[in-house]
Parts: sequence; structure tokens; C-alpha cells
Amino acid sequence: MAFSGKSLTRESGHSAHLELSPITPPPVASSLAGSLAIKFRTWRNALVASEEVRAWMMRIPGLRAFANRKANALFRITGGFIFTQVLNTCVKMNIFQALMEGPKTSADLADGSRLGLERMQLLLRQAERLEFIVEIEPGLWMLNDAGAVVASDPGIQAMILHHDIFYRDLEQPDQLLAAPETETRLKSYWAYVRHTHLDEIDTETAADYSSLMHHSQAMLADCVLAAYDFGWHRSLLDIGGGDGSFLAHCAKKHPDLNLHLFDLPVVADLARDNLERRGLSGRSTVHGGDFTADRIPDETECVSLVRILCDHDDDRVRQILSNLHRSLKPGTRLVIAEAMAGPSEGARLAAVYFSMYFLAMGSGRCRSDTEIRLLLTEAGFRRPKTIKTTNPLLATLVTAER
Ligand SMILES: CC(C)=CCC/C(C)=C/CC/C(C)=C/C=C/C(C)=C/C=C/C=C(C)/C=C/C=C(C)/C=C/C=C(C)/C=C/CC(C)(C)O
Ligand SMILES: C[S@@+](CC[C@H](N)C(=O)[O-])C[C@H]1O[C@@H](n2cnc3c(N)ncnc32)[C@H](O)[C@@H]1O
Repeated sequence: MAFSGKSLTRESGHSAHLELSPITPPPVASSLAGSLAIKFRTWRNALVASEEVRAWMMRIPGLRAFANRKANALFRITGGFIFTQVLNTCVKMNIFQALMEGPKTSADLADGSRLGLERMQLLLRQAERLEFIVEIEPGLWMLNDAGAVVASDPGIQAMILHHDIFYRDLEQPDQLLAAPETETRLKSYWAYVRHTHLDEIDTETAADYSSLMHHSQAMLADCVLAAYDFGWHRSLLDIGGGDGSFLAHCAKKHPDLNLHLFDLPVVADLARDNLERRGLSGRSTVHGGDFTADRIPDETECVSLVRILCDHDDDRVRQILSNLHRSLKPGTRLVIAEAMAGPSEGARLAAVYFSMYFLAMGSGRCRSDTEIRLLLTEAGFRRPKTIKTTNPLLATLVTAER
């Protein structure tokens, strides 16, 4: 008998046994290419699944390197939940920040931290093995490339720290998949995904998520502004614009652009304060409201939706887009920017990350550009177009016209 899967099920006491489930016969492919692909995959999988073949490959130098690459890739994912905690702890302990100032000894880094010297050395060694830092000479540490990127980007640091919430929600991913109504921490964090009583979201909750969005906006805005030239327009309305950080980046690059922002009233208040602090209140107008129901101001040439549609299920996206279509003047340009599913490695990684993220958040979907273009056309927008960015991990753009 053939078996396709093994799952460890805990029985009474501490013993565990292997439960084996029988393979179901593969469905028959409809095309010749499909049936050849099935034959090839079946043959290849049988080779890879054979312990004898794997042992043989390990004895042949060229094949050994290939097999070890595959094994390491699988181990990187298997142990990823531990590796990510090494990164998280380094950020929490401000290790990368401290090393930004220059080389430091283990004792320097242990000094003033909760960790004694020995435990700090243990942490530093793991960070070195994961290539976040390098040991220049025994006990003297500097940043490696990944550590330097994290140290220089408050957005990445903020994301790593907020993963504490997501991490706990992922304790039972099968439960999340089976029962999407399960209460999670991310559902409380992103309070607007509950839809009802949007006017009851308190300032502290809105400030919490808006601050995360603010910190992570720099890397995103760079990538969006390099892909789309907002300088073609005299005015821009950023819908769901948070505390105005995206507009502030646009303002810096395009000094003549008139700025407009629309967000929930509680967030609009944060945006007014932030834009004023940045000396931008003279060239900006902030509107509070619900983008699914309230009329959207129609005086701008361009409207952006940055990390908005992905937060919502299809029906709600249809509501947002049809409200926009109803409100905007013909000819208004629409720019959608968010992580989209696609074939590149970055887009695939982002799609896995966000698909699980939205599951825990209880709303939203990581869509492909084609799916977004379809929703836009359905809502009556014309000429939908995809624009690639330099970093599909962060965003792809879809533009269209009212
Ligand atoms: C040639 C020689 C000798 C040396 C060259 C050395 C050199 C200069 C190297 C530099 C190489 C280089 C260019 C590296 C670049 C690295 C980059 C760009 C790294 C970027 C990393 C980005 C990361 C890790 C981003 C993480 C983002 C996350 C986790 C985002 C999460 C977003 C969330 C949760 C959003 C929520 C909003 C919602 C709810 C979905 O709407
Ligand atoms: C994921 S954040 C993105 C913020 C910003 N665009 C960015 O990329 O940093 C989603 C934004 O949509 C806003 N939002 C959610 N539901 C809304 C609604 N019904 N009407 C108006 N704004 C809403 C939230 O307050 C939040 O600022």
C-alpha cells in the first residue's frame, strides 16, 4: 500500500504514533502537456522520495551540493520559526542599532542589557550564523549586510516587533484555516476590519496601527514613487492615507503637488497633526469619512489606494471601487499600490506571508494584478494597466482611469 502523508497524533500519556494516510489516485490531466507533466513529476518524486537514491546522490560530489542546497532550503523553512526569533531578539535588544555606531565587543553589548555576558555571546553567535552580524576578530562584532539593512530601516524593525502579535495568532494555523471566525490578536489590532461601528475605533487603536504604517511607509513610498511619476498631476488624493506619510513622501519629490487625504475621522485627525508637524498643512486638505459609503472628494486629478484593497474581501472591494466610481470625475487617474501575487520570487514570498496574515486578520486577500484589473473593470474603470516596481516583495502597481 502507498502512503502520501504522515501525521503525528498524540495518544494518551506521552506516546505518539504515526498515522499514515493512503494516496488518492492523481486526477487525469486534460491535455497532453498535462499528462506528460504528471508522468515526469511522478517519476521525479519517486526518485526524490527514495532514501536509497538520496543516499546515492550524497556520495557524488556535484549531486551532493545540489541535494544539500535542497536540504538547507527545507531546513530554513522548518527551523524558520526559530531563526525569526533570533532576529526579533536582536531587534528588541537594540543590537543592530548599537552596531550601527561601530564595532562592539560582546561585553559592550551585554552591558546594560538584561542578558549576562554568556547569554549575550550565545545570542550573538546565532546572529552571526544567520549572517546578521560578523565577528571581525574574536569577540568583536560588526553588522553584516542583513543586519545593516535592518539597523537602517525603522520600518523593518517595527514590522519585526509587531510580528509578536501575528506569531501568537499562528500558534494553531490549522484552526485559523478551518475556522476563520476564530478570535485573533490581529483582528483587534486592525480594528477597521470588523466594519461595524467604525466610528467607535478609539484614538489609541488607530494611532497604534497608523504608527506601524508610518514607519513602514519609507521603503514602500520609495518603491512606488520610483515606479509612478505623480509629477504628471497637479493634485493627489490618498484614500485610506493613514497619518499622511505617503503624501509627505510625494510632497518631497513633487513640490508642486496639491495634497488631499481621506481616512476614518479618527485617523484623519492624526493626519492633520502629522502634516502640520511636517509643515505641509498649507498645501494639504484632510477629509474624514468611510470610503465604502461616504462621497469621496472629486477635485483631484489622481487618486491613490496604498495598501487598501488587500485588506478587504472581494465584496467590500467592490463597494469601495463602486463608491469611488460614483464619486470621481471621468478622466481621474487611479493608482493602486500593494503587494500582489505573481511569479517572481519576491511576489511569491509576499503572497505566502500576506495570505496567512489576512487569514489571521480575518479579512482581505493577496490578489494578483490580473484579479485587481478585473475588479476595476467590473466597477467601470477603464484602461487598467500593471506597472512593475523594483521590489515586488513590497508592491506592484495597477493604474486605471475613471
Ligand atoms: C559590492 C560590495 C563589495 C558590496 C555591496 C554591499 C551592498 C551595498 C549591499 C546592499 C545590497 C542591497 C541593495 C540590499 C537590499 C536589501 C533590501 C532592499 C532589503 C529589504 C528587506 C525588506 C523587508 C525585510 C521587508 C519586510 C516587510 C514586511 C515584513 C512587511 C509587512 C507588512 C505588513 C504587515 C503590512 C500591513 C498592512 C496591511 C494590513 C497588509 O494592509
Ligand atoms: C493598511 S492601512 C494603510 C495606510 C496607508 N495607505 C499606508 O499604506 O501606510 C489602511 C488604512 O485604511 C483606513 N481605512 C480602513 N477602513 C476605512 C474606511 N471604511 N474608510 C476610510 N478609511 C478606512 C485605515 O484607517 C488605515 O489608515
